[in-house]
Amino acid sequence: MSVFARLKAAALDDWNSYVDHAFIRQMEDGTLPEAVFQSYLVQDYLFLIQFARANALAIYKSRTLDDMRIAQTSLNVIMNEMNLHVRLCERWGLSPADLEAAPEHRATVAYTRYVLDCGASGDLLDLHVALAPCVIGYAEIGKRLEPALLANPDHPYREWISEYASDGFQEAAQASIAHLDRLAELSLTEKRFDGLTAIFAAASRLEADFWQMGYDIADERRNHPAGIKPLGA
Ligand SMILES: Cc1ncc(CO)c(N)n1
Repeated sequence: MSVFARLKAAALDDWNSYVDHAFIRQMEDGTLPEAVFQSYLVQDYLFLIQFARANALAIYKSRTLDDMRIAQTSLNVIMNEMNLHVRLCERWGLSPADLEAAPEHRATVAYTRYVLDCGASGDLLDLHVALAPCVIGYAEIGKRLEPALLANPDHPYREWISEYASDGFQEAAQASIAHLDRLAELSLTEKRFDGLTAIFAAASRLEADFWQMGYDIADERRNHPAGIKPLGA
């Protein structure tokens, strides 16, 4: 059993609150309100900027070139992934500069800074466990939602789903799973497993909160249209 499979089994409720969130179900059947998706996607751009930093931290925390290359590849995947956000946001009239200028929502701050702190205070295994729900979870979601594209040729979230179902993204997730096993061989003891599970569970819950944030921002904007909240706030 892979370390990832063990972590997932040990934190299954938290994991499911993330990959089986209402946001994902509504995305799958195409009923997710566009305002919710837009609010999410702007924050996700800000999230990816911080995740790029977390992968850069993984390079810094690496003692071997192999570990550095793995983190470098993840950094490239993130930089590529941001093209999706730029392309989709362009259609709403939002430039990359607009996105970068949007204020970070507290759910974005909570998740990204939590992961960065796991890396700052822990070792490379702690950091990769904190990063694991990100790539591996989105790959799982992409695969699960892919059949919905066949069922509906006009699926409103085709590009998003295709990105995460793509071979490139799936391979990145497989590489993360394999890398966790290699790191664990070197430094995972049974004593450490509970602590790693706590990190994995917390990151999974923060992912669930991230979907929820899309609804919360859209609600706030609807209820306070004249409010001072700028886009993405
Ligand atoms: C919040 C979040 N988690 C994971 C991914 C996948 O990279 C993403 N784009 N955003």
